[in-house]
Amino acid sequence: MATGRTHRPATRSRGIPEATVARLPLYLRALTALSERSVPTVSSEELAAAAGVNSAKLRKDFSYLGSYGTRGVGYDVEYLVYQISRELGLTQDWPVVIVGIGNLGAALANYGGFASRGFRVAALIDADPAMAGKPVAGIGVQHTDELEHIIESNGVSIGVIATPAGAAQQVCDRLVAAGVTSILNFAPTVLTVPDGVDVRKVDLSIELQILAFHEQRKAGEEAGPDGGAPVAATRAAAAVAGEGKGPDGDVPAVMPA
Ligand SMILES: NC(=O)c1ccc[n+]([C@@H]2O[C@H](COP(=O)([O-])OP(=O)(O)OC[C@H]3O[C@@H](n4cnc5c(N)ncnc54)[C@H](O)[C@@H]3O)[C@@H](O)[C@H]2O)c1
Repeated sequence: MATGRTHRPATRSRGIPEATVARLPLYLRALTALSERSVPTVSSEELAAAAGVNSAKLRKDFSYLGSYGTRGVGYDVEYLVYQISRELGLTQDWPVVIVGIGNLGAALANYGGFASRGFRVAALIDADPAMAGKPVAGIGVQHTDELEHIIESNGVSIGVIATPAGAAQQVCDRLVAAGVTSILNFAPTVLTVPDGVDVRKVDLSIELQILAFHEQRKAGEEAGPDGGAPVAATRAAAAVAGEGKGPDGDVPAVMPA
């Protein structure tokens, strides 16, 4: 048994580094916005700025996809959307189950962004018998007794856990035993999973704690080292050093478990 994905390899199949894979959704989000505005082509600099990534890194990332753009023209937006979607496995439909339909689970079920990105909410599962049959986001909640049957009959490989922390490991074990191989965990606990199962953890309170750290540091800069150092100079130095909201400052809220 392995805890989380600490043993994760640095590269995936076809030699695309994990760091590149982690940036592909950022490019896709920026490209989708361009596509919606019917922008036909984009330069690496424009796209890098829109994605919050350094342009040399972007070109290197795209070279792994075999996409080099055309000199003086840039990248074809629609083709790149297709290429990245295909690389991320988004050109196929992914049925997803959400387990734990409380405040968070219901909010996730109601989030329209999953379907538009190829993730179909196939079922909502909760342990509370009083919830069974109740519609949430137009889908009837099913009892956990049905979990294995739901996973198998829908061919579900991705499960979302939004239960209290104390129930998350047991839910995870049942999902995995039923055939789920990827888990998005919102419960504030570290899950133990067998090799071959990917876990991603979302913890907004950790993100807030990181922001609190930066706020504290900014407050320290305002005061200056001796209580009155020039703030602009300190900020400029930080910018040159690539700190703060630099090209890669947009750290996703999802992190390996
Ligand atoms: N990651 C984040 O940023 C974030 C943000 C908010 C909440 N959370 C976490 O998400 C979880 C849910 O929060 P909430 O506010 O929706 O709680 P909630 O109490 O409103 O909902 C929890 C639901 O889980 C169900 N449940 C309990 N045990 C279960 C089991 N064994 N199998 C299936 N369902 C079960 C309950 O019946 C309930 O409907 C908590 O662990 C919370 O800490 C995380």
